[in-house]
Amino acid sequence: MDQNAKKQAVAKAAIDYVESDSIVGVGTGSTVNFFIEELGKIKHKIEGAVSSSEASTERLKALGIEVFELNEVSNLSVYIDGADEVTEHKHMIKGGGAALTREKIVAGAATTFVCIVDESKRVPVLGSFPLPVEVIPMARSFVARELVKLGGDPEYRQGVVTDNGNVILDVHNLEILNPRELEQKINNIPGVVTNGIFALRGADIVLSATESGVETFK
Ligand SMILES: O=C[C@H](O)[C@H](O)[C@H](O)COP(=O)(O)O
Repeated sequence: MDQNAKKQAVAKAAIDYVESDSIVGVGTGSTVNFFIEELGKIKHKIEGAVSSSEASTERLKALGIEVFELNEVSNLSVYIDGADEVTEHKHMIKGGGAALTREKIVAGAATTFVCIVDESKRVPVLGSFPLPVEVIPMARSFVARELVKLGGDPEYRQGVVTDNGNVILDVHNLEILNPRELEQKINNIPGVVTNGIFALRGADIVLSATESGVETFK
């Protein structure tokens, strides 16, 4: 089974967590793109979606799924999104597609976060995947120096502007042994919008596609 087949399998499995007549929180990325396809097949059963990126919004709308602003919605039962890395504690690194800030906001507004990955994303410790940090453009060099003080090796993601008009620093060589602490520390640097550690609000359920089927971690 290739990686795309695994992404498709886990996307199908995530449909079980979508409640009838609800508004679904939708993440961003190649795994979620398969989920959006699956959601299109049951669109008559849901009220619509809240999206975490312009890219996902476009895909949802193209399938005829109504997209609501988060400000219009008081109750989001589930948020479904991929990850770049996920641990057994359901802590994640996200933001490989630069959508981390809106993802963290929509995830924070949802009762249940279901993380959908293929098994290649599962790691014992976060940090092999360079940690994305969204930064206000004028603060880029200052934030980079502060990240070096924390032991990282930040690299400016050339040519990328986030949906919020900001830039991304990818921080290499971090071994993230205490993700909750580091998430807070990086978020406290002036000029940082958010960072891609999702540990203070991790996933509630991880669905992981393997050769032999989709495993569920709660
Ligand atoms: O900014 C992008 C998101 O955090 C994605 O959820 C993450 O990068 C995983 O994407 P993919 O499913 O394409 O590996």
